Amino acid sequence: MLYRKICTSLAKSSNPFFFHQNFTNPFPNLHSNSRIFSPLKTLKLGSRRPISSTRRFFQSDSPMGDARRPAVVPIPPPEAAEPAELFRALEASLGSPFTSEPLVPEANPLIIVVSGPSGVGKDAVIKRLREVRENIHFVVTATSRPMRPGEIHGKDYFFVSKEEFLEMINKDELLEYALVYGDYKGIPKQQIREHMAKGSDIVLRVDIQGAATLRNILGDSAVFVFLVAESEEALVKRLIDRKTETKETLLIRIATAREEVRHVADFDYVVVNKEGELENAVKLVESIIDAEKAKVKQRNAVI
Ligand SMILES: Nc1ncnc2c1ncn2[C@@H]1O[C@H](COP(=O)(O)OP(=O)(O)OP(=O)(O)O)[C@@H](O)[C@H]1O
Repeated sequence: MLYRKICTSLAKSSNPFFFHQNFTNPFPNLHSNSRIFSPLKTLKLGSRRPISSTRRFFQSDSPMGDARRPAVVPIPPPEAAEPAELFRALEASLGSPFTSEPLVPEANPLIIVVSGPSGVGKDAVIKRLREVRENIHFVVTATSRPMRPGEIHGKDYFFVSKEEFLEMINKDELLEYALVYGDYKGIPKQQIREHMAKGSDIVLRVDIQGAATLRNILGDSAVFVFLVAESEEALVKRLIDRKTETKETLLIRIATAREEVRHVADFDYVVVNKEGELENAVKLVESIIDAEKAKVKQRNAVI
């Protein structure tokens, strides 16, 4: 099919090479059902931007007239020719230089929403992902909750007062916000815009409520990952071992977690963060990002 297209194209432009008596089919092994060409067919149908170099490559109706027509260039036999000589002969015969432009455009920056019940390991997974992955920005959430020991302002969260938080809401500076266990948490828009403009992927860490709100705002333009522990027992142990909760907040978090697991169906992916296997969970999140970047139909988030 493609071979026929090339021939038609060359014939249309009255390419003398096409009628040359020494003409050798430059693609002798290619037939209409050739698998080699299936990616091109897919790309024609897909939603990535058109491929300029490919289009130019096959363009035949030049407005330039005879001056642009390729000269008759004999193609040397591939088994005997110098690669550079063969390369140049193929270029000359097809009438335009082979460009080193990428055949497909860069993947769009991705927004990855990581959520899951309290204590499942969202912070732990994100902290590790930050260490192993480049070109990715972890949005620092603003919160009105007090700082925990070891936490750093501007790195773990932007710790602000309730009054400051309410002002951010009034100025429409937050993509999403919520009152969680008596404290405000919200995602600053500006940070996302700046880093997406630089081509970075964005990771948002939110609770289940936040993920539902973000799904309403972003729809399918972002990818939603649900983190779970392997069992309720493992989750409770993790929360107890963290030693950050009072008996009251422990009870609330565990009771809420029971409800939250039911929301898994609203997500795109689920990742099990097994006890002692944090590394595997991080690898799986990385694979999800890689697969999303390789999609022909890209997500396209606009904040
Ligand atoms: N795979 C794992 N194996 C063992 N411990 C883990 C694992 N993942 C996380 N943890 C530990 O479990 C505790 C809870 O994890 P983390 O604070 O990351 O959860 P979280 O989902 O961010 O919680 P919250 O929503 O309450 O902030 C932490 O002490 C963390 O070090």
